[in-house]
Amino acid sequence: MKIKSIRARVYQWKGPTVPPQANFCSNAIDLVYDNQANRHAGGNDTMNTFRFHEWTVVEVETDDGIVGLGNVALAPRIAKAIIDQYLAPLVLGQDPWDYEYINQRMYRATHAWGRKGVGMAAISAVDIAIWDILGKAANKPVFKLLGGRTKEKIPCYYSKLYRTDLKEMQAEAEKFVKQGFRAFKMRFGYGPAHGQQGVTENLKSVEAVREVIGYDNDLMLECYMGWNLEYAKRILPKLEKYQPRWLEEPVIADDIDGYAELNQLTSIPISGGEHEFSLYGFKQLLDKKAVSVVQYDTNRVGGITMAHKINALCEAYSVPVIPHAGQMHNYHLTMSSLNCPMSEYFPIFDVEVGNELFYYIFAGEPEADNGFLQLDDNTPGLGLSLRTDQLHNFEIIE
Ligand SMILES: O=C(O)[C@H](O)[C@H](O)[C@@H](O)CO
Ligand SMILES: [Mg+2]
Repeated sequence: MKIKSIRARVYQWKGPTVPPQANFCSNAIDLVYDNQANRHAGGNDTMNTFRFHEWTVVEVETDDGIVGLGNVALAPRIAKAIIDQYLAPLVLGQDPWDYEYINQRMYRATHAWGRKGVGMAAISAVDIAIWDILGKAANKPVFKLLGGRTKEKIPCYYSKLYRTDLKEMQAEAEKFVKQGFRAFKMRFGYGPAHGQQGVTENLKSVEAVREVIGYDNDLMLECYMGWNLEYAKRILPKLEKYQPRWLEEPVIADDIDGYAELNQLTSIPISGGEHEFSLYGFKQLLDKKAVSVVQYDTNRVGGITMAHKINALCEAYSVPVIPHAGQMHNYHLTMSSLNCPMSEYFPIFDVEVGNELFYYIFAGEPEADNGFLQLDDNTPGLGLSLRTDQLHNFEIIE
């Protein structure tokens, strides 16, 4: 079996979106004076830099007609250009079973500029598509090729609860407690730029959500890199009484020493990794005890080939892996690793941040049932296909 063609297309969402709201989620650009994101929306839209309203879909086809699907959401148009110009020539004509060789080829050929960020994300999409091919060729789900089923079903946590009116947040949490979720991730709306008033607002939001979900359910707290070390050190001790399962990405991804300091500071475990790349990036986080939960995303770190190695590495450090974002490429790895206790789950909503866009592109993504996800033992590959009924909402860049 040989790889015959590679097609990368950008799916740009043109359908309806939920309008942006102020202080919806802290993020890295919040610390920059008069940031571009704010100017775009007359001072309100602090989320401009992290919307995922376009996505690159990669189809890798073999000479015997098997098509594997992969995808990448980081800088999708640049990822497409990288795939078309740099990766396709390295992969065409190769046997997909040589996935380790192909992965190394892509990683090393682009190493001068590609080792972190969009270069790795582009590699990831191709690698994921190759694993989809392998599953289809072997007539097995990908998780069976990675070691098989380690759980009857995958527990998942509800991931939305952006900062809005506190009553609205409570109603949202209540609705999904009733749907059987036992773990919830909420977002902070405020950071260092908002002073002590913002600290009070942040604490009030945690209290409001805890009031609804109680202490028999897990609560995760997301900063999306919108704080700095000094601010995080001030607020962390005040958050302890709410017993969060973890506090996520308090500072920018490059401040590894900051993570390490915060991870030792209180009883609250610090999580991160959705903006880290490659086996070496994670070894650095683990060696420094910077995170207590690793949250790689398979479509960023270098694909399933690389994520499988990161799983093994984290297992040896006894640090659990709970990948970022859900999606099939992550679920198959979580199903096949005992060190992955649960999955993140984006509920299916109207398009807002864009976290939910993959549901509009692919058919086959599992829906949570009573707080659990299931993968089918009899569906080969990743179990995804491209939806045609939503195409009118997309512009496709070939
Ligand atoms: O952990 C997450 O789910 C991410 O940080 C989200 O993708 C991001 O959009 C913030 O909501
Ligand atoms: Mg996150």
